[in-house]
Amino acid sequence: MASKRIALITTGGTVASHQTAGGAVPVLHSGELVDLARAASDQVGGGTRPEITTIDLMTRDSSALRTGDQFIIATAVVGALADPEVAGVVVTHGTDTMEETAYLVDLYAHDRRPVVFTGAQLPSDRPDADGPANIVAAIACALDPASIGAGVQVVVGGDPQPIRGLFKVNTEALRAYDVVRGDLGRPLIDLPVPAGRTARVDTIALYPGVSPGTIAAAVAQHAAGIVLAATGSGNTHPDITAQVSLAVQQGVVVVVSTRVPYGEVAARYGGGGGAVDLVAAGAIMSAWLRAPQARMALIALRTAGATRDEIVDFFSRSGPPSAT
Ligand SMILES: NC(=O)C[C@H](N)C(=O)O
Repeated sequence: MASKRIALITTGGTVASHQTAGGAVPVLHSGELVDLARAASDQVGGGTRPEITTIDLMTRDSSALRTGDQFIIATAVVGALADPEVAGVVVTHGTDTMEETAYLVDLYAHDRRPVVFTGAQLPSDRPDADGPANIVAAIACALDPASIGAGVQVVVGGDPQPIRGLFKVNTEALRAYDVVRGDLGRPLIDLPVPAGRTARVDTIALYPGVSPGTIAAAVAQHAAGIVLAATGSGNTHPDITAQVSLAVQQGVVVVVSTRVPYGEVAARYGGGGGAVDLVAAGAIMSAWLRAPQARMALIALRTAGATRDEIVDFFSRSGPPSAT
């Protein structure tokens, strides 16, 4: 009979939070979260009670994570999957940056067994807390044969969603996320999760009047990569393009995403600051991955020493099947 064992990795977030006079803070550990989920449903695991192995990794608000913490979580997921008895992994995580950490895990967890991230929008000591039901649903998702080979999925307030292209769309609704589109490719980085220092990549938001000096500052602080959350379909001011050109000449990899939730980023506009000009300056288009996930990918790629061509290839294969 197939294993029913689930590895539950807890990292903090609202799902583990209690309300205090100083605001909600994560306090619960994995055993308490399992108890809450079991109390919420005797149906954990779709009618059978799976064996749950708990891993207390951290108790942090996800907005306070560092990049190193996100790699620690990725390492823990890969480590949990090293146990052949584990049928799937569930990670509880704050919703503010779940789209980043879960995407990072998707890059490294090559195993076909399900990995499901879940969290909550309401602290666990509220009577209407959504966390326990989300954990129940995430465990069911991790045990569902349909999840095998599906890549990392997210279960928060509804049906499972694919991690690629996912972003937070609501600060308070129980259904916190949407996806830019549901069929994005998964170009795997065929390397172990790095143990040491990872490359620094900065995200820079672009807007009318943004100082070109923000890019120079990132270069001066030794960024290995810069992700631009550009306007529209990947456009900006000509002064920014000039700084991008200088950054690229100094070996910094610049990737263009957008601050817009939906639609493709593409080289359509010129005029000195258009995406056509950014590409001419040496920037790489992230057609579909938005800035938070593009940044995770660029950190992984730069840490692995990927060449510019490999990075271009990665982003082109991160699109829908028709584009690959
Ligand atoms: N709903 C949440 O989990 C938000 C919280 N600030 C976090 O990301 O940890």
